[in-house]
Amino acid sequence: MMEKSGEDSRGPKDDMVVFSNGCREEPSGGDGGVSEAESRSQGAAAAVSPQKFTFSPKPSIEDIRRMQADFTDERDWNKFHQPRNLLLAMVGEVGEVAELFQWRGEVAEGLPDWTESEREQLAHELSDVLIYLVELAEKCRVDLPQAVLRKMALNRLKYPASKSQDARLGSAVQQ
Ligand SMILES: Nc1ccn([C@H]2C[C@H](O)[C@@H](COP(=O)(O)OP(=O)(O)OP(=O)(O)O)O2)c(=O)n1
Repeated sequence: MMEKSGEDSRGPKDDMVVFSNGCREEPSGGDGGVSEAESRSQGAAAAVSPQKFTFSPKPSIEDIRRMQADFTDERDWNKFHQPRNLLLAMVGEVGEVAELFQWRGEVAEGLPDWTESEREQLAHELSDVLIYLVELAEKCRVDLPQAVLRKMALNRLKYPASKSQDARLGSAVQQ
């Protein structure tokens, strides 16, 4: 469910759509921090969905780690939550996400053909995956937010944007 924003000037902009869970969709071309080059490289997706999507800032990954740690402590389930069990539980939940997409053929960005109930089911299953992933990282002593920063830096080095643009130009010349 979503509603149009009617908040004051410090709230979301008039043309921003605010979902009941607090996340926001902005019309593309706004000040969402995506460069022109990035927008161009996302051209295919933008053609499908004219709106950008952003997450709510809270809860943070550390908030999720703490909430799940409280949940397991309260039930005395830590004895079951060793790394291998968490990995298997996470993979099981990935399977449940896959089941939701199974036999549907290609699914368009934004899931326009899905019912509210199907979207909520997907939100549940993706959350299960994230919860187990965060706890797995904790139990393996991986500081996930910092690890993501390091990995993204490596990704940028391995796949320079300039090379990618050259490749696109090259294939355009060949056609
Ligand atoms: N031993 C457990 C069992 C559950 N959970 C938490 C983490 C997950 O977010 C969620 C998983 O619950 P279920 O195993 O009941 O899985 P589903 O909610 O997907 O239910 P179902 O498999 O029946 O669809 O509950 C947990 O931390 N440790």
